[in-house]
Amino acid sequence: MLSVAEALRAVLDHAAPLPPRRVGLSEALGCALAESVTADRDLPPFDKALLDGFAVRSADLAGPVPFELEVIEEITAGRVPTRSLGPGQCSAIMTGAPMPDGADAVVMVEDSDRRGARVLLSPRKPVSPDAGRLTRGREMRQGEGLLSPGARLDPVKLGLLASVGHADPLVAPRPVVTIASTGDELVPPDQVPGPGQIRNSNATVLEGLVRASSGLPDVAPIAPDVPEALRAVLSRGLANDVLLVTGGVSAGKLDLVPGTLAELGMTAVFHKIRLKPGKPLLFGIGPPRADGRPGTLVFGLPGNPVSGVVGFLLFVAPALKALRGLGAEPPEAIPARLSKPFSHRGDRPTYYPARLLDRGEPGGPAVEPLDWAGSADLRTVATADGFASFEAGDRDYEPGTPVPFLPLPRPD
Ligand SMILES: Nc1nc2c(c(=O)[nH]1)N[C@H]1C(S)=C(S)[C@@H](COP(=O)(O)OP(=O)(O)OC[C@H]3O[C@@H](n4cnc5c(N)ncnc54)[C@H](O)[C@@H]3O)O[C@H]1N2
Ligand code: MOO
Repeated sequence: MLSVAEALRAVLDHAAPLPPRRVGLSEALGCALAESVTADRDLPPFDKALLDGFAVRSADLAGPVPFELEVIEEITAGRVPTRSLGPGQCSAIMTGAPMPDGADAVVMVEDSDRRGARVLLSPRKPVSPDAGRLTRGREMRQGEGLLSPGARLDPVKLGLLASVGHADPLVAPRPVVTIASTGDELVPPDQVPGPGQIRNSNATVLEGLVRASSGLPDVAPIAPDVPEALRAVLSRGLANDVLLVTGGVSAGKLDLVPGTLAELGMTAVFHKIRLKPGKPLLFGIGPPRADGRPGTLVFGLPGNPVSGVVGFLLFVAPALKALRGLGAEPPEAIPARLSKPFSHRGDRPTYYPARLLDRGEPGGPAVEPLDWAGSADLRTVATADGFASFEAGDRDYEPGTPVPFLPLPRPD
């Protein structure tokens, strides 16, 4: 059986960034840019007023205040000035409007007293050239490099793209992730389970985790333990970038998932990891897709709800990040220390639901392992902040012992 680190390496070896694609700006938030972007023009494209007021020749404003000038034009944003300023002249101007020829500064309207075609200006301090104006190209010059491949598109960078007319950036797209739940015992959350049945909670958990990883979830209908139904749902997933199947991967009589995936052309990379919870996790690569995209990353997550969560955090989340061109790295664990004694028994490294008690302590936050009933107990995990990890082997831990902590995503 592989260790967690070996299994993660195998997953990341197969998780190359998705082929880049052009998307609209509203779809590109959080994506990695896959091209260089340059300025299509000078910005601002003209010397522009930064104040509502009067565009002046600063040389006219020497000596005692007030300065009386002739107002020759009114220039609003979006209009183009038609007259140049001569000595003793000014133009009324609004913020964002192009400065008229001859003007080199703006005096704010609050410092003025308009008298019909004339104005008295009483600036509070000497008016130097450039006061109240932004010169052409001050923000960027045409052809100047703005963003490089790999830049993560946050709201401000998207605004920058908008301002240079780059409305369909080439990005590593969000992976489409099919979530397939299997098992005769499952009914949807809005139904009352019959004898022997339970509600499908895994699909909801996984859908949220996919969204928290910026993937696009495609939730398939529950597949009963019938080969044809399972085949239909798994085929649907093999058309997408990632397929998460929950349930049916261990040794039970109706654990049909690995065989059906193999029939559909998936190549298994590993099945079973030294890990608790989540031992029977299956990982494989689907057949090449019709449009030339690489084969689907297939994760057969164990049906037990907490096994699916841990499998997602340890393997699926890093894979989604790698597909999005954001680096192939292990999930980030927080160094923490135990708040109380803890006994670990077992031959598999264990991820144990735990709560963070404080966050700012030297040596890392204190973590409290919870009273947990094992991989079927999702309720306890709902009160956890994440998972404290313990090595394989029987050991009694003292309070204060350092333990890595794997956080659950907390959407804002
Ligand atoms: N003989 C063995 N038995 C088991 C082994 C083993 O190695 N040998 N491994 C155990 C471990 S560890 C796990 S974890 C489970 C995983 O089993 P499967 O992936 O085959 O999952 P199922 O048997 O289908 O379901 C397990 C459990 O989870 C419930 N479940 C399934 N799907 C959902 C869902 N969508 N929402 C909520 N709950 C779900 C299901 O009803 C079962 O209770 O196998 C052990 N057995
Ligand atoms: O490894 Mo299983 O996931 O303990 O329940």
